[in-house]
Amino acid sequence: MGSDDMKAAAARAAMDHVENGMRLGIGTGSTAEKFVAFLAEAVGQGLEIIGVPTSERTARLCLEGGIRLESLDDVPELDLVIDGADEIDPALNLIKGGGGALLREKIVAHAAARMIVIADDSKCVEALGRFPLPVEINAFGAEATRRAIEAVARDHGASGEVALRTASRGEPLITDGGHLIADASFGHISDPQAVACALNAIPGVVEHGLFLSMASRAIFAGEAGVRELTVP
Ligand SMILES: O=C(CO)[C@H](O)[C@H](O)COP(=O)(O)O
Repeated sequence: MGSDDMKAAAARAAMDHVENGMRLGIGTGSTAEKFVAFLAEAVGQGLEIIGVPTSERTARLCLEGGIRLESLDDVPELDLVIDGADEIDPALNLIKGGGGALLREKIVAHAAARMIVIADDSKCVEALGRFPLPVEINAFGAEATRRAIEAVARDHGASGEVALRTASRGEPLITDGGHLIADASFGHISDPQAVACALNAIPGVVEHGLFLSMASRAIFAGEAGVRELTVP
């Protein structure tokens, strides 16, 4: 089974947790997009849900699929959010933001009673940090903020650099919220809570991609099939 099939298998399994009448947060990324396709199919067959998307791209795909959307301002409490992740540790702490949508993803996840993360097996790690940690930053003073993140990373044993993310033609990537993304290569984050606190203390940091104690269930798909993990 290729990675695309695994993502689709995890997304399909997540549909078992979607119930009629739910207010549903809908994630961003290639795995979440597979979920959107299954959700659109179910809506076409009569499922009624209200969706709150975590990015403009997801919103577009949902609308194309006939999924009813509302803004989080109109539906501020959600029953469930289903989203992908870049890394998932055994306690279901996550690194997210590889798709540049971490701010809206975190706001939506925080507004949801439950978060289910869907992924192929490659996202499963013993400790977070191999995937560079995305940090959404304000454009004002971006270099100063980048250096401040670099100092945090160094204090926490980072092995690599902190780089501003660029888009396809080399210009800085701008998020849906109008911010920049700095990717911090830690290599291994031994104390995610301490890193989260240190990043939150930097004024130019809008939000970071550590989602700690937010997911209550992970659905992984791999060669051996689909397995579900809940928080220990
Ligand atoms: O956090 C995200 C977007 O900001 C994505 O969920 C994460 O990057 C995983 O993406 P994919 O499913 O394409 O591997």
